[in-house]
Amino acid sequence: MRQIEHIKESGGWLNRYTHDSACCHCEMTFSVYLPPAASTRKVPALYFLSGLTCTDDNVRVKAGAQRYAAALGIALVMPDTSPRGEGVADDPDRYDLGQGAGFYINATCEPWASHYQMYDYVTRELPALVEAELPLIPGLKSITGHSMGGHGALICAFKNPGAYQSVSAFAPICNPVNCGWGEGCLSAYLGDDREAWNAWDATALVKAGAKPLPLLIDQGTGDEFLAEQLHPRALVDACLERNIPIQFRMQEDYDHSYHFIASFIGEHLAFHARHLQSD
Ligand SMILES: N[C@@H](CCC(=O)N[C@@H](CS)C(=O)NCC(=O)O)C(=O)O
Repeated sequence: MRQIEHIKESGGWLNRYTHDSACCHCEMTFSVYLPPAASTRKVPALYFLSGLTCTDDNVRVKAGAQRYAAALGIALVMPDTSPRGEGVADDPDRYDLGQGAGFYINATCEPWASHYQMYDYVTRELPALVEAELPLIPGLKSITGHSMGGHGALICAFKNPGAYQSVSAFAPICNPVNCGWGEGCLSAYLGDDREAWNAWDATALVKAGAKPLPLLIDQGTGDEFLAEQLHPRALVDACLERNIPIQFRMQEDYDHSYHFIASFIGEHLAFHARHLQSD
């Protein structure tokens, strides 16, 4: 991998890298924040999956996570939201399909399937790469995300029991098979067989027997996408039905933006830190 930025922040280093992805068959960009502790020992990692239209850059400039990660001795791994580049399929007229909207799934339909393998990328290729090249404790990781990235965090955790110590999400898309954003991407990337979509839906995964792990979700009541796209009630009901513990908090008046994320990112970092102790 190639380092393309190296910026000192809160005593640690905010680095940006590119590499040739074997999963996505294109050059991928990601950022990693290494806390001050990483200069003397290996540290655990928290992956942050971003939402529609984002790159790795939005969270690192808008969420204010680095100062908490510095204090807690946790690295932040911030991937892009899709494969990108000239040879990569896209729908330039839509912000919610194609580049910037990979949905953290493995596409099976062309023209998407040859590059849109974001699930394998964030759960396997990227962890193997950063754990080999950076001072990270192999296998000690948790995951969080926002909106489409909250959906991504939930499915990565539910589909990989034991791989993540904890999972959290900000305004996640909880039941993508039943909302416009999800239906648009899942039908394009996976085809019309709605049964196949359930393997990529947090609510369906819980209903199908996902194993519990520490789980925190924050959702703003003033979120402009809450009614149409996010459906947290479906996930909470599924968790209640299956006796899966979930800490679900409605946060009054907060919208869908990074102002909401910035308001609670410190609590999410502290939540994950409790589950990322190495001794
Ligand atoms: N209003 C947005 C809809 C997409 C959106 O709200 N994206 C969220 C994630 S779902 C985001 O994080 N946007 C980038 C940002 O706020 O920096 C647009 O049309 O671009």
